[in-house]
Amino acid sequence: MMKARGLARRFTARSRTVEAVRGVDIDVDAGELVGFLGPNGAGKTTTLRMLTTLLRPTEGEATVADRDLLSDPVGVRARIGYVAQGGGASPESRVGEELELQGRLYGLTKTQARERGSALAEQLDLSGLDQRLAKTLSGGQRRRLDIALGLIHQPRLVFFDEPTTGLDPQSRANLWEHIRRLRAEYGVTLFLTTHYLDEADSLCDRILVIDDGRIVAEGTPDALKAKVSGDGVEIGVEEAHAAAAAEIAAKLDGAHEVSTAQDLVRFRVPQGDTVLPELLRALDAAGIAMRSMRVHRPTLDDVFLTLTGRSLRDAEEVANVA
Ligand SMILES: Nc1ncnc2c1ncn2[C@@H]1O[C@H](COP(=O)(O)OP(=O)(O)OP(=O)(O)O)[C@@H](O)[C@H]1O
Repeated sequence: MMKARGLARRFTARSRTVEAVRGVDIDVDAGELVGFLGPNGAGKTTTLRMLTTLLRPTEGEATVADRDLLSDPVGVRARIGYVAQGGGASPESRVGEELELQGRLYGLTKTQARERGSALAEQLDLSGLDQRLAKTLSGGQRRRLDIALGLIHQPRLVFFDEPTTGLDPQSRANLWEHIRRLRAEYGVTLFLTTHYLDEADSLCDRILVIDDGRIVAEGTPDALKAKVSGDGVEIGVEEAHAAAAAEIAAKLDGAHEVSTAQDLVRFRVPQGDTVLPELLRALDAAGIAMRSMRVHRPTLDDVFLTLTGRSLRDAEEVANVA
């Protein structure tokens, strides 16, 4: 359904060059739901804009919806849907009119556009909202309208840029359910960008992890998590004792990736819960009090941390501040 090789994009502004995407290979099979996960500024939107013909790559090639991206962008555009971050609905338009107009823009007859529009509205829980102005919809309804607009011409491949950013947790979960249903009902192939770990984990069949313009890992959520060996353990001690506690932790059976951050000691072990009694005894013997303790199964954030040395959450914060 989609194949990209060495796709790259460089931006030059005021004699400063940004390598936004540094050569990515992407393969997506028909019917798959693939997530493109990375922190802000990693290059997700730039890649998506290249794949949807909105931005010309500086290097590389791709076939998208089985059409050549560089020589047949019009063919690509006719076969794909793109639900952009800001959305496509104009605030002053009525929901029904907007759907019909979008359908007509894609060459549907008035009747076809209306039929398709109302089928999508029903599917996306927008029935009865035909006469409402887009600007009066809730955040979740607005996103669902954007999705309906992106699907009006029955594309085989749909791109979503951060579909749930800005929504509250309940609306996010609701939108995931809609995305799953659309896929089951229409059999569309979906490619979405996200910086939410839970979204990638729960929604996607396969994930590509991007950092600093490069794909750093790829696989099913489970396969990616299996790459991180063992449970993560984090204990809190008095800051003055952190180094000594880290030395004790490092002696535990199978302990690795031991590190300290102020009053916290972090490490990995094959089975987090079983080492705790031994750790407590050893700390006790050294006169160190354990103030807090947390054990967690590997998450996608651990995958990112293992691969890049940074947590996706920290990377996000740095990008937000920058
Ligand atoms: N038009 C542009 N001119 C100059 N630099 C750009 C331009 N567009 C993007 N960049 C830079 O390219 C890098 C990648 O940006 P991109 O928007 O693709 O990241 P992203 O992963 O989609 O992040 P976000 O989640 O914030 O959308 C960033 O450093 C960004 O500042």
